Amino acid sequence: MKVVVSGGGTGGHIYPALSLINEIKKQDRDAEILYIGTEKGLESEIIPRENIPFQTIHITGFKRKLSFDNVKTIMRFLKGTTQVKKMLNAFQPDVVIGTGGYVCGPVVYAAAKMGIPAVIHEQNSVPGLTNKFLSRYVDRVAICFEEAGGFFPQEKVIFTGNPRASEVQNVDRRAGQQSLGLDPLKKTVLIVGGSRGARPINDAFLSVIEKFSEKPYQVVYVTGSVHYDAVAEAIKGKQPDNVIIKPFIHNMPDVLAAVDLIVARAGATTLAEVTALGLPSILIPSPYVTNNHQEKNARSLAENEAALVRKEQEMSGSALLEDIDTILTDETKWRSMRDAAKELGVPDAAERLYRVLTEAAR
Ligand SMILES: CC(=O)N[C@H]1[C@@H](OP(=O)(O)OP(=O)(O)OC[C@H]2O[C@@H](n3ccc(=O)[nH]c3=O)[C@H](O)[C@@H]2O)O[C@H](CO)[C@@H](O)[C@@H]1O
Repeated sequence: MKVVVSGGGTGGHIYPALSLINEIKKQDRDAEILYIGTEKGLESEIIPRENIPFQTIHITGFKRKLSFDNVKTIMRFLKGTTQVKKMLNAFQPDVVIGTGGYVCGPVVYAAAKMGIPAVIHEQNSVPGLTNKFLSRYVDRVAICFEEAGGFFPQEKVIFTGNPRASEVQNVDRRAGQQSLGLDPLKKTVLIVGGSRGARPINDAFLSVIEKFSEKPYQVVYVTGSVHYDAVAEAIKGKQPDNVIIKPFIHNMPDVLAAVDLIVARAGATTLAEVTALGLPSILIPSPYVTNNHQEKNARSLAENEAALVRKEQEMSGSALLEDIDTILTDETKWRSMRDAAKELGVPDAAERLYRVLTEAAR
């Protein structure tokens, strides 16, 4: 099978695409893949690292407000579509899949217009503009939250879950511990602000960093690549021995297997990982996203008592510290959160999405 995969901007759209590609290769050794992204998105760093053929187009997202930029965006969309048609003509795929982000717009649209079977994968409980637009043209819309189904043509919707859930399964805890130099006898909390980092979480963390030295657990703190230098400068001379700071983690499945608690934004892909693993979490949804969708994502875990949800406006370093202590020192609470999270996981999501692709390709 020849598959064109597109998804871009942030890790939340790219890692599910990568997990799907791994599943395709597992099921079909002769499969050929072409990834279409943008130069500016994180995909231009992540995809070539994996030796996946990668081509780019130039495209920007729509502004929700009326603006002249939108006229330029439409021009780029049309130009992008023409560019993609040439790529598709040369590659001759059996099916095209978009996993979100505005780069998918011209890629999936061009495929549908050329009569190539097309699928989109929506990770969130509330879809973005691009996927709502594309749903009119594609053959199938794969979703991860039942609530998302209502936004799309009913006959096209199929629940698959997020393929990244499959990728984090059955990973050896020791690989993650060794990659970060963790003490295997201590519990570990991972603090991460989404694939691009989050300054408010960095600030809260920095305000209490010295207090971690008294704790019986260890901390892995991921700043986000753009914030790393500022954080490293701010902690000079006061970084406790049990706190490890990283700009970005490239082997997240290994690291997730090695941790006992995660403090994170509520991006849909992180939540798919957390539930597939049964990992207790403290979620601080980003209030800066479309339709406040991260809070809705997080709510589905909180309702099941799988996660504590804290609003960014109400979060402080000391409250964060107290939440971490509560979960890591109370074994009964930790276990009940773990079990509740696991109940929500869809560990076979990659295989389900692969099946949707092969059926569409036929
Ligand atoms: C600002 C924005 O629009 N955010 C969206 C983006 O989130 P964003 O990409 O930030 O967050 P997600 O939680 O969805 O995905 C992050 C992914 O990156 C990985 N990771 C993260 C940090 C790191 O150091 N290493 C690493 O590998 C995580 O394990 C995960 O696989 O896409 C999500 C899925 O559509 C949406 O829910 C989010 O609202």
